[in-house]
Amino acid sequence: MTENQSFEPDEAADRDVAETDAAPTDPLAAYEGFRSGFLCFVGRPNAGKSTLTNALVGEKIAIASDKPQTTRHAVRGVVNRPGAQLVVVDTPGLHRPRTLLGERLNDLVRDTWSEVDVVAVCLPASQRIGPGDTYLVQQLAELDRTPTLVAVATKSDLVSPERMMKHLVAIQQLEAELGIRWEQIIPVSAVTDDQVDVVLDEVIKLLPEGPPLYPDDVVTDEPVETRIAELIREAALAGVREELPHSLVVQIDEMGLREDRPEDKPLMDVHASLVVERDSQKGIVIGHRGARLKEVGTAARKEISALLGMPVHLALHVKVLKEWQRNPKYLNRLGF
Ligand SMILES: Nc1nc2c(ncn2[C@@H]2O[C@H](COP(=O)(O)OP(=O)(O)OP(=O)(O)O)[C@@H](O)[C@H]2O)c(=O)[nH]1
Repeated sequence: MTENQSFEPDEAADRDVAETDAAPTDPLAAYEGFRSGFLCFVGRPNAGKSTLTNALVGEKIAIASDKPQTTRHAVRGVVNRPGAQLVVVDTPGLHRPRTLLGERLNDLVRDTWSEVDVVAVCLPASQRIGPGDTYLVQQLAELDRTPTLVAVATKSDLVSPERMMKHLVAIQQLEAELGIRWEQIIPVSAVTDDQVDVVLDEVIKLLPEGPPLYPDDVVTDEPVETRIAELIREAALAGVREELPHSLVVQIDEMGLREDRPEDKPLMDVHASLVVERDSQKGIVIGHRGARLKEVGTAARKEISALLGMPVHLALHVKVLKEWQRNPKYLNRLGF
């Protein structure tokens, strides 16, 4: 290397420094100390994952229901705080697969786990820790890349302080039993909004440093059609019998602004199908002389109007796709 050659890069470096001084060119410099990343709640069915996600995000994004396994999509909610952005991913509960749908859902869960920064395991205080919970935590421990783990003792409003203490001790004992480490163990009630902010603060502390992942006005990146379908499904599941939740899926067939409306009085037309697996289920969804379907429509229309910020005309149809959960063609068509 000649002297001349070694001199050139230095000259270039000097010029860079001078330009940087004049006008900062590193867009990330503004985010020094900023934290951002992904959080996923896991837990047995009904552990309170969706309710906690909604409480954190502050807007209804994941549907909550008292029927197990109502969550089918990886719904993301974005929480913005000064100096931090947390993206919450909601997954279905992991369970023993009995159908092709079950297998695909389990794959989705594991994929999500290996991609997020923090996994918060929801362990409802109202129930003892059981084989279902230990199985889940074991699955997490066995992933190639174990995410940072936090334990959340959900539904704290349902138990006495004594019971909560015992629950927290049992949660701690899982560390030695399963060879894992909880970064935090936090009691919370999403229903009475007790300690939801603590969950948020503690999880944010565990995120890596980095700039925001989404613009700060985004609440969820779920397409609006998916959210509307979920609202309809939630309305249809309210108060129905055990067998239906797994068999019901909602498809948006068509959606658009009604033409010939004054600009300040828009109306959204939504045509949706409630898809079930059997004729008998069709009867349940429709109800006596259509009474039940009408109720579902009224309830869902209210929620969709709130979501879109305009009046909605909702037309619901009920379709039977025989045994759709076991049929790859139907699963693909329904987006699974
Ligand atoms: N009392 C009380 N009930 C809760 C709390 N969180 C959730 N629940 C109730 O528990 C039930 C299940 O809650 P979800 O949030 O749907 O549970 P999940 O874990 O998302 O359920 P899956 O989608 O089946 O996996 C619902 O009836 C909720 O209202 C809580 O903090 N306190």
